Amino acid sequence: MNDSSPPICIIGAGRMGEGMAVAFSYAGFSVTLIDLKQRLAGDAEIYCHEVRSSLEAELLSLQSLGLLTSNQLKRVNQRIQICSRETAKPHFARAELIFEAVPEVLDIKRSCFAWLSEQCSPDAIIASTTSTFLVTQLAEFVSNPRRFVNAHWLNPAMFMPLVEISRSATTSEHVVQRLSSMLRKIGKVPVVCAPVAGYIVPRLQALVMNEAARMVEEGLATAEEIDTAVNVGFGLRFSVLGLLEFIDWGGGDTLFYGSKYLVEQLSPRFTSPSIIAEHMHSHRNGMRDGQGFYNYDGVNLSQYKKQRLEQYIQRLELMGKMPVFEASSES
Ligand SMILES: NC(=O)C1=CN([C@@H]2O[C@H](COP(=O)(O)OP(=O)(O)OC[C@H]3O[C@@H](n4cnc5c(N)ncnc54)[C@H](O)[C@@H]3O)[C@@H](O)[C@H]2O)C=CC1
Ligand SMILES: O=C(O)[C@@H](O)C(=O)[C@H](O)[C@@H](O)CO
Repeated sequence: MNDSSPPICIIGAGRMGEGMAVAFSYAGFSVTLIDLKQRLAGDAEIYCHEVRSSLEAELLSLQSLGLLTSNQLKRVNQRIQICSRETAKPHFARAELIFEAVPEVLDIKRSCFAWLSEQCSPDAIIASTTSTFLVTQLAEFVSNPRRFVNAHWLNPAMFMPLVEISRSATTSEHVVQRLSSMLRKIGKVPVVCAPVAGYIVPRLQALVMNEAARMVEEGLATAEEIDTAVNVGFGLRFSVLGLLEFIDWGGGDTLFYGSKYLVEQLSPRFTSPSIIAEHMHSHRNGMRDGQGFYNYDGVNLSQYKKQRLEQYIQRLELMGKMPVFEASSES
C-alpha cells in the first residue's frame, strides 16, 4: 500500500489494463503498466504517452464525479508507471502479482506468457484477464503453472466489484488465497469457479443478451422496451436476489412448469436442467419446502424477507421509483 510494497504489474495497457491499473492505484497500490506489443523505434514511447493521456482523462473523469480531489488525482497518477517491453525487466524484480490483459488472441497470450516466464520470478503470481480461454489451456504457456490462475474482471474494471477467479487443478491454494486477499483489499469481490468456458457471468449474460437480441429480431418489442424491462424488472430484482435464491422464492416447481410451456411454445433451449426435476421429486422446491438451492432450517423467514425488501427499497429510492402512497389522490 505504500512505496515499499511490491508493485502490481499489468501487461497490456488497453481498456482492461488501464482500468485495473486505476483500480489498484486508487486504492493506494503502486502499479506498473507494461505495453508488450513489439513496436518500431520511437513508437513505443509515443504509445506510452498516449496511454498516460488516456489514464489522465480517466482520472479527470473520476475527479468530475467527485471521487478524487486534484491532489489525490496527482497521487493516483504518480503511482502508475508506464513502460514498454524493452524497459520492463527491472519492474518485475519485486513484483509478486502480475495481471495479463493482452488481446483475446491465443497466439498473443502464448507469446506473452513465454516472455513473462523469462522476466519474472518463478513464484510471482500470474493472473490472466481472459474472457474466454480456459485456465487449463493458458497454464500450459507458463513456467511453474502452480502460480497461474484466471482472474476475469468485468468492464468497467474500476467500478465492477466482481472478479471471477478460475483455477486449474494445478493452481496452488496459496495463489487463490493471496490473489483473493489482494482483490478484497481494493474492494473487489472474488468468486472462484472451476475451469469452464464463460466463467459464471459471461455464460449467464451470453444467454440473456442473445435472447434480448432475438426478441428484437422477432419483432416482439423494441430495444428500448426490452432494456426498460431489464432496468426496472430483471436487473433490479437480480441486483438484490441471486438467480438461485429467486428460484427458491418463486419455487423450483414453478420454473419447471413454466419452462415446459416455453419449450412447447418457443424452443427446446428453455428446457430446465435435471436438477430442477430432482429437487421437485425430493420436495426441495425452495422456501416453502424449507429447502431448495438453499437450506432454510432455522432461518427466520419473515426477518430474511424483510432484509431483502429493505434492499429493494434502497434501490427504488435511488431510481426514483418508490410506490407513492395514495397516488390516486394526487392531481
Ligand atoms: N473489453 C472488455 O470489456 C473485457 C475484456 N476482457 C479481457 O481482457 C483482455 C484485454 O482486453 P482489452 O483490454 O479489451 O484489450 P485492448 O485491445 O483494449 O488492449 C490490449 C492491449 O494489448 C496491446 N496489444 C495489441 N496487440 C498486441 C500484441 N500482439 N502483443 C502484445 N500486446 C498487444 C494493445 O496495444 C493494448 O495495450 C482480453 O483477454 C479480454 O478478453 C475481460 C473483461 C472485459
Ligand atoms: O462482462 C464483462 O465485462 C466481460 O465478460 C465482457 O463483457 C466480455 O469480455 C465482452 O466484452 C467480450 O465481448
